[in-house]
Amino acid sequence: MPSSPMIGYAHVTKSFGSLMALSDVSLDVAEGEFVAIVGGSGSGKTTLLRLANRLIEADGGTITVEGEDVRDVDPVALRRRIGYVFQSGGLFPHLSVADNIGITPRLLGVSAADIAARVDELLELVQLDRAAHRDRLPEALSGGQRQRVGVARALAARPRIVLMDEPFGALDPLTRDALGDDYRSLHRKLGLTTVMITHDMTEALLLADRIAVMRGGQLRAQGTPDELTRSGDAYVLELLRTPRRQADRLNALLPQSGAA
Ligand SMILES: Nc1ncnc2c1ncn2[C@@H]1O[C@H](COP(=O)(O)OP(=O)(O)OP(=O)(O)O)[C@@H](O)[C@H]1O
Repeated sequence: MPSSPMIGYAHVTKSFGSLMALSDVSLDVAEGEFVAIVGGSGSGKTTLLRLANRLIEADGGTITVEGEDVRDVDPVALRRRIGYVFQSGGLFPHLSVADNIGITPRLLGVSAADIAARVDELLELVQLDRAAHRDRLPEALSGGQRQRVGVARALAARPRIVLMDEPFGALDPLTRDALGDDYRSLHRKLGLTTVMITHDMTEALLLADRIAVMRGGQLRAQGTPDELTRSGDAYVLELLRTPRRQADRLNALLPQSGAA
């Protein structure tokens, strides 16, 4: 018998006033999976993500996390079990890197010495030099460094699930690529279950095991890249056409000998 999903959405609906933000969405995320949610602006991606940690409450349907109905779990306890990475890092500007990373362990009553050790461990994990970054304020970091701190903070309480809302969207392409690859390695190494929002189908194809495509509050398709290509949904096929076209053009433009 298959085990219950780490995150399960069953027939979930959510409205804001007269606007139907999510309509009958069902999606399972298995333990250890990396799922990307792809879709245009306003398609319901953030709403879907935030229902899992009760930053938003559903109107209908059921959401489970690690087999428990989220309505039966205290929202604060739930949020401490689930790491969350914000688009712009979401760091507290007046707190140092170390204090930003240590904030959840501190709320959980971990001792100062253990927090300091955990901060060092996390900085190493996200590949930031400890001595150089520990005491800086977020304003003294590059966008990529801020996102690395955001990932470290999300992992501080050793969650098994990480939710990421467009985490690498605002970065230059090289930094974005490096961070995506590094996060993917962390996901595997720590045995995490990750759900990441992105506008970018190419990023989703390169990083995720499975992709869920949202449009107008509906889940249009979900599956591996191969399954998506066979979905038959015109919007999904259009989203897949762009990365394919770009890959073909790049292959034609870049001489193979330059691919060092
Ligand atoms: N708190 C709210 N009050 C009213 N409407 C909301 C609220 N949150 C979201 N919405 C609306 O619900 C719809 C879905 O929003 P959501 O943020 O989930 O989309 P999204 O796909 O994440 O978009 P983006 O990529 O622009 O962040 C949008 O039309 C949005 O305006």
